[in-house]
Amino acid sequence: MTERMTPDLCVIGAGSAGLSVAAAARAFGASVVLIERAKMGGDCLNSGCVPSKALIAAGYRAHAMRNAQAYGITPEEPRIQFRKVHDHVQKVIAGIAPHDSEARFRAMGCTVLIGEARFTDPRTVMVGEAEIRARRFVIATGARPVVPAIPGLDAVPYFTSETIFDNTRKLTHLLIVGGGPMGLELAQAYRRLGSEVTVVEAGTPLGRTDPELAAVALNRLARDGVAIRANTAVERVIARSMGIGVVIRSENGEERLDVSHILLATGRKPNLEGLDLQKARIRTRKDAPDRIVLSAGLRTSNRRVYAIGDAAGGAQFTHLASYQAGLVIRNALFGLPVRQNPDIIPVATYTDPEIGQVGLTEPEARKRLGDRFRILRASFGENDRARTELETHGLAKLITDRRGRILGGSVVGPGAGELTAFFAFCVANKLSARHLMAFVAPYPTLTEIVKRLGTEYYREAAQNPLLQKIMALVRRLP
Ligand SMILES: Cc1cc2nc3c(=O)[nH]c(=O)nc-3n(C[C@H](O)[C@H](O)[C@H](O)COP(=O)(O)OP(=O)(O)OC[C@H]3O[C@@H](n4cnc5c(N)ncnc54)[C@H](O)[C@@H]3O)c2cc1C
Ligand SMILES: NC(=O)c1ccc[n+]([C@@H]2O[C@H](COP(=O)([O-])OP(=O)(O)OC[C@H]3O[C@@H](n4cnc5c(N)ncnc54)[C@H](O)[C@@H]3O)[C@@H](O)[C@H]2O)c1
Repeated sequence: MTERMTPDLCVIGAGSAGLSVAAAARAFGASVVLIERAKMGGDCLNSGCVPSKALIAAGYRAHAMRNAQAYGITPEEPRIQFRKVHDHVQKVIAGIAPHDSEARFRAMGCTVLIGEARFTDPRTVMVGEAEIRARRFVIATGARPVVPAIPGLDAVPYFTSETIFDNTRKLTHLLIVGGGPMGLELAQAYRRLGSEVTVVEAGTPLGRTDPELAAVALNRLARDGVAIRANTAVERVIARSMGIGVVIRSENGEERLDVSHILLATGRKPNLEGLDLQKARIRTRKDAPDRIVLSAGLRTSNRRVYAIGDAAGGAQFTHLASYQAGLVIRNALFGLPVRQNPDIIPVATYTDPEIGQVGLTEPEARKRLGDRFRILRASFGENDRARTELETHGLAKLITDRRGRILGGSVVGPGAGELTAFFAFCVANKLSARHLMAFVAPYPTLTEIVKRLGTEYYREAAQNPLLQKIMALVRRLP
């Protein structure tokens, strides 16, 4: 028998995006139906951020054992028990899972339905026998791995982000197709855990990163022994009784690789199939049918329906999903006008060294502002904490307008992700370089690099003729 529900909000998908909306809506007392077809917690918890960072942590420990010499400790080749590495990753997931669980969301007062949601008309979603006519709907269905059309790929086994964290064995030679954040984070982790790793990237590795910063991380990956083939296509894959043959092509011609396993890290596309969007009069883009047409306030062409997170078709980050959830809550529950501001969304890539960016990067500033901006730079080579850790490779860059307002911050080096949070705070609050001199950083911390950027700003300002005149006047005072 059909069960009818009429909540304030119906959220489709219980990943980072859906869970954030549902929890916030319940905190304000709105009634919520939350629908999930697979695992609560979605990609981030089960096959994205959490397992990848846990694997990176294991790789880091192995790397530290091999490279202890400089600290006066006899280095040792670690014995990698890959099943136990797998267990560590799964334990971390299991430890966080209760936070995203059905039980927790039911206890909050959400009605949680397990099943596949689809629209039947502009106001109605069905899940099995349940019919939900909500005041507002949120599509938070995430994305799934893109499988490129490589001849022969369908005849060999391959990993994607959805399966790689189930692996319990050391992989002899892992070919990673795609040199974006996923490909390179996992390349370094697998290399440090004892695999030979080759990354084949069709364009530029870390192509969305300021090249000056990317080069620092890519050099380290190369030093770790990750082979990165840029501007190279995978032409075809050949199934063999032992291993997999791979034909790649670059400007140097064709080459053959013998690998044991393949991981696809070639991007992710929104999960929209099966939602019956046309029945809800939700339009998708003509040039990109897997992209929903969205307003700056994340509304679809059906004003009752929003789309957020990876399903929204823009950048794919958990913190972006949470930010978008906040915007939807303000608009859907309080009727406030909202507009996404991409300039305040940070990006961090967890290679070693990490890379972080927020707001304008140097290449973007050149494109948008010509020469109407300033770059302040500081190197980790001048940071005492980085020196004590022997982690001096890296730099931070701050982009300001001519009056010192901070428009962007980029950093590669130890703790870059954490430092990017600091820059994100500055950009979101429209702070200027003078604010960097108005706080005291504990010594010795990596954050002191921020003070160094502030000093840079004033070093140039100190040459200002007016300031020099004032100093001359003050000198004459008794
Ligand atoms: C390897 C990897 C590492 C990553 N690392 C980071 C990182 O370090 N930092 C970061 O910010 N981001 C990272 N990301 C990206 C991040 O995981 C995603 O941006 C984030 O999880 C998106 O959340 P979401 O809620 O939009 O989608 P998801 O988490 O995918 O959730 C969508 C949910 O909707 C469900 N669903 C889909 N269709 C339906 C339907 N019709 N009915 C019911 N349920 C449905 C799905 O089962 C899923 O559970 C990483 C991604 C990968 C792959
Ligand atoms: N630290 C983080 O925040 C983090 C980490 C991992 C993943 N993610 C997110 O998850 C999503 C997926 O990550 P990703 O790295 O797979 O996606 P991506 O789109 O960032 O990178 C994919 C890369 O694969 C390359 N590529 C595509 N097809 C190819 C082919 N046939 N042969 C060779 N190269 C090919 C592209 O040129 C690109 O560089 C991204 O949106 C990313 O933002 C985030």
